[in-house]
Amino acid sequence: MILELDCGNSFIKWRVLDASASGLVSEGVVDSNQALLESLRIIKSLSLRTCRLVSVRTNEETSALTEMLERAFGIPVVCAKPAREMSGVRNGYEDYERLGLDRWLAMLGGFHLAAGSACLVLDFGTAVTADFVAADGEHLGGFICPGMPLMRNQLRTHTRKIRYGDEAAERALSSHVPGRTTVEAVERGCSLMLRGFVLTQLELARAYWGEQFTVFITGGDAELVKGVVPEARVVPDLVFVGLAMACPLS
Ligand SMILES: Nc1ncnc2c1ncn2[C@@H]1O[C@H](COP(=O)(O)OP(=O)(O)OP(=O)(O)O)[C@@H](O)[C@H]1O
Ligand SMILES: CC(C)(CO)[C@@H](O)C(=O)NCCC(=O)O
Ligand SMILES: [K+]
Repeated sequence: MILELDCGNSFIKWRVLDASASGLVSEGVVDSNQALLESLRIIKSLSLRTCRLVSVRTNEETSALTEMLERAFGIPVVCAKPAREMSGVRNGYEDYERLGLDRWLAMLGGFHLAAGSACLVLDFGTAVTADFVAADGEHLGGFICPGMPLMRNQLRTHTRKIRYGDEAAERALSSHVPGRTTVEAVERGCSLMLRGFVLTQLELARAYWGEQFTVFITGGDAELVKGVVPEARVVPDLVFVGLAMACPLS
């Protein structure tokens, strides 16, 4: 079995694939290394052979995780590395090593799934990112802005009277009419900012490519925005698609 990890800033997304890397054995989202171990230990007849991961965390944090997994399961752990070019995609950053690896893998996955068409890749995690890949594989660059968790927490932290719980937040997002409570006003306001961001990215993609492009949406908050791009392909595991390409099993 193969363990795959996407280590973001807030959560670790994990999944276990069967030996042939074709079937899903189990998957989950955890908020710490310890929680990851606990989730894995309760899987019946787990027999890991290897692990591949992508991390946007510090080298120290990533090493701590890697060592923990090597110790706990006695398996090799392979980390995705930055590259100037891979699978037909050319990294567009001035300094290619600075581009977030989650963005890079999502682009590789998107370009592969789009079978050579231009792609707009949108990721809604702690941060929100947009990346543009032309039909010839050239990465034109992208955008980074705060995601839903950061926007709402900034409001909560920097105002005195914005306070509400997670359940109220979830209920508030059942509609986007102007809010009549604080929680509705904030949750709908931030959600509309994300939707506005998506529409702006679409305009830019149309300016580059007309209608000849594929939109990919991924990340934990993809559901919040998918309604504004009915034609988009919502691919929750897009980073994992790219991870398999960047770290093939030897
Ligand atoms: N099962 C889930 N577990 C945790 N968060 C989830 C889940 N489903 C949706 N979310 C939402 O997804 C968002 C986090 O997204 P995601 O897990 O893609 O990113 P991240 O790992 O926190 O950060 P990033 O990858 O941008 O560094 C949060 O706003 C959270 O509310
Ligand atoms: C932007 C995030 C936080 C999105 O997860 C990640 O890709 C990252 O830390 N990137 C490094 C900075 C950059 O991509 O320019
Ligand atoms: K991510």
